[in-house]
Amino acid sequence: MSSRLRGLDAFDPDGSGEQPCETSSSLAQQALTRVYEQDQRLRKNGSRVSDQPPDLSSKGKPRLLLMGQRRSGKSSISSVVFHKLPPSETLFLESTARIQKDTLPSFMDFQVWDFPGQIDIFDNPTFDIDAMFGEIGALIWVIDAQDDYLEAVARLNVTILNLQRTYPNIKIEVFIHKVDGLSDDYKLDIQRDITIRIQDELCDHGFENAPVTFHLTSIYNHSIFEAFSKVIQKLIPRLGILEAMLTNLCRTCRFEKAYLFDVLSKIYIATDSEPADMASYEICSDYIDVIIDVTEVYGSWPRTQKYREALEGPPWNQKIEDQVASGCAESCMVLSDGNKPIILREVNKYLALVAIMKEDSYDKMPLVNMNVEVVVQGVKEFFEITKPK
Ligand SMILES: Nc1nc2c(ncn2[C@@H]2O[C@H](COP(=O)(O)OP(=O)(O)OP(=O)(O)O)[C@@H](O)[C@H]2O)c(=O)[nH]1
Repeated sequence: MSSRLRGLDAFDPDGSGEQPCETSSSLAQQALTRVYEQDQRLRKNGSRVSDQPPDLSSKGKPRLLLMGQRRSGKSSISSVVFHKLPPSETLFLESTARIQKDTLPSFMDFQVWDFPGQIDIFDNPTFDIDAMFGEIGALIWVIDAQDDYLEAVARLNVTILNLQRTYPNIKIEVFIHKVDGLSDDYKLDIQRDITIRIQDELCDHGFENAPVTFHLTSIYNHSIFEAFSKVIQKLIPRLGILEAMLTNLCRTCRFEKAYLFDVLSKIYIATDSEPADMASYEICSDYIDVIIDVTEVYGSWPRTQKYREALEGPPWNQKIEDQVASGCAESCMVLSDGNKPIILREVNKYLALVAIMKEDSYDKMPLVNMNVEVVVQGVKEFFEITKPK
């Protein structure tokens, strides 16, 4: 995507002359550098801070393992989320015969491994379990909610018990999948039933606090992206700092909601502290699609001299550079219901900041743009500082 939003002025809603975002970003940067140095020292001394995500840096890229019964929807999930396959075309996907390893160019460079449903890794001595789970980011177990799930739950229980003994820190994410077409009550009943069956089994074996999380998903709506967002967020070290930056931005610029998106997959990797709702996520994620589509059609065409003259002539009578906030491209759209503009700003080639603004904020666009710019620089520094060395 080549769309960019860049601002030059600062939004000061109180008229106090302060620029809270700039201050908070630099404070955040100092705090981040400090904790990073602290971590480095602790690692040198052979100890680790207990609540940290696993060290994803040294040996390779974090891995997401997709496992579950045959036809539960693993390849469909991977194709829809990471390869933009339209959901209806997953009907034609063939059954996976061997492990599909997919390295995805993204802000985090993770890998997705899609396992064939019929493989039982613990029954098969040819699998090097240590190599497989040694560097894992998360194990995603897909259960088909439209099918009889008892066998899937039983296999999941065996897998968790096997892993808990050797790799107790592996995060297990259960996708109760294909919930489209099921009533809300039925979805919740299934989720409750599966949760109880798994937790009971784990308790019986003495694992009361195993890190197992449940998500209701479908490729036919945004729930699958939402679930992946939550999975990926657990792999980001110091996520709280990113969230604090976005929360500050929302407060300063009176945004309703702000998301930091991985543009290719449309997974959001951070959001502000207001509760995330599906509707705002859907609007922001669809907006990215609109921008990508428009950019693909018009993006690389420079303005002709004639068009430029028309834009710079009456009634504006100003150079284009003075009229827009960005030298490259800018993007802002006003939603017809409630007059809420959406703003999108590219952070780097993988990430974009998308925010829903409040009614009156459109008048203050140049000021908003500057605050957004400051946060974007902060996000860049965050990834620079926390990137595996
Ligand atoms: N209704 C519905 N169908 C889905 C969903 N996700 C996948 N499917 C369908 O489920 C079927 C099986 O999907 P696959 O992705 O091939 O399943 P798999 O788990 O990779 O299967 P194996 O490769 O055999 O292990 C396909 O027909 C998909 O269209 C979903 O969210 N809802």
